[in-house]
Amino acid sequence: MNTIIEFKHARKSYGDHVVIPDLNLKIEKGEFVTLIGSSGSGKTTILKMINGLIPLDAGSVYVEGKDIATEDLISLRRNIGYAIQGSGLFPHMDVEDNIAYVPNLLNKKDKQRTRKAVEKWIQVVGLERDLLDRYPDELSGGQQQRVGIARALAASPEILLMDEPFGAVDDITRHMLQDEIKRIHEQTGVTIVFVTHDIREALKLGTKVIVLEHGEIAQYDTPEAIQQAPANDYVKQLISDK
Ligand SMILES: Nc1ncnc2c1ncn2[C@@H]1O[C@H](COP(=O)(O)OP(=O)(O)OP(=O)(O)O)[C@@H](O)[C@H]1O
Repeated sequence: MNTIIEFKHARKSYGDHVVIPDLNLKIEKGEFVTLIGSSGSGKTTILKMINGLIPLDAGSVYVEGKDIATEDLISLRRNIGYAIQGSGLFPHMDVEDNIAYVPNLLNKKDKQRTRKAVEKWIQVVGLERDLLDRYPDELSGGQQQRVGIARALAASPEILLMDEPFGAVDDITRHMLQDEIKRIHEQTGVTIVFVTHDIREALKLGTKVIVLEHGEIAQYDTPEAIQQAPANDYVKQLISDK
């Protein structure tokens, strides 16, 4: 197996509140890892440690074998897509410019290439072409979320970080987006780390699921193994809510 993300003795506190005491974790290339745990257990903190948005107090995070503390964070982030709840779109840019943002930085002179990337990704996420010149506030929540995913993928990242991306949409849209992100993962082979509150979502999407309890890994396994043999009472309780 090919490790793409690794935490070694990673630690993070805010003042005297220790959020992540000592995290050791390996994520293999091509996995879809869902990260679940109660509110405040440290899920977002772990995600933001991967793209350097939250610096560690101690320990290291490696992406593709390189310690991110010694990497240029701008080029690191170009290789790591980031999609958050509510899409995080630039409100003053239309859909096309939002999706084209990173490809434009990368292919400065090659407008044609950027245009092709935009066309490809709107199709992949199931958006109509006639939405390209709308602004984010002229889209539904589900459409905004799709644009957010297209924007994150348009840079062709090796890794896609998703922080409760479907938290703000209705149930029907959420199920559609879940099916789409699963298909996109299968199609592209991108490594995904996906934070969720919803155990059904975690089990449906993940090739591996991490259950986090107070900043520590209670269990890290396939959805099948977690359901068959929950590691402790917390995991048992969580899957009984399914
Ligand atoms: N900038 C900050 N300053 C102080 N405390 C913080 C900061 N960011 C996060 N925390 C605290 O760290 C803990 C973990 O936060 P984190 O956002 O990682 O949790 P989470 O599992 O993603 O929670 P949720 O499911 O509610 O989004 C929480 O107790 C939170 O209040």
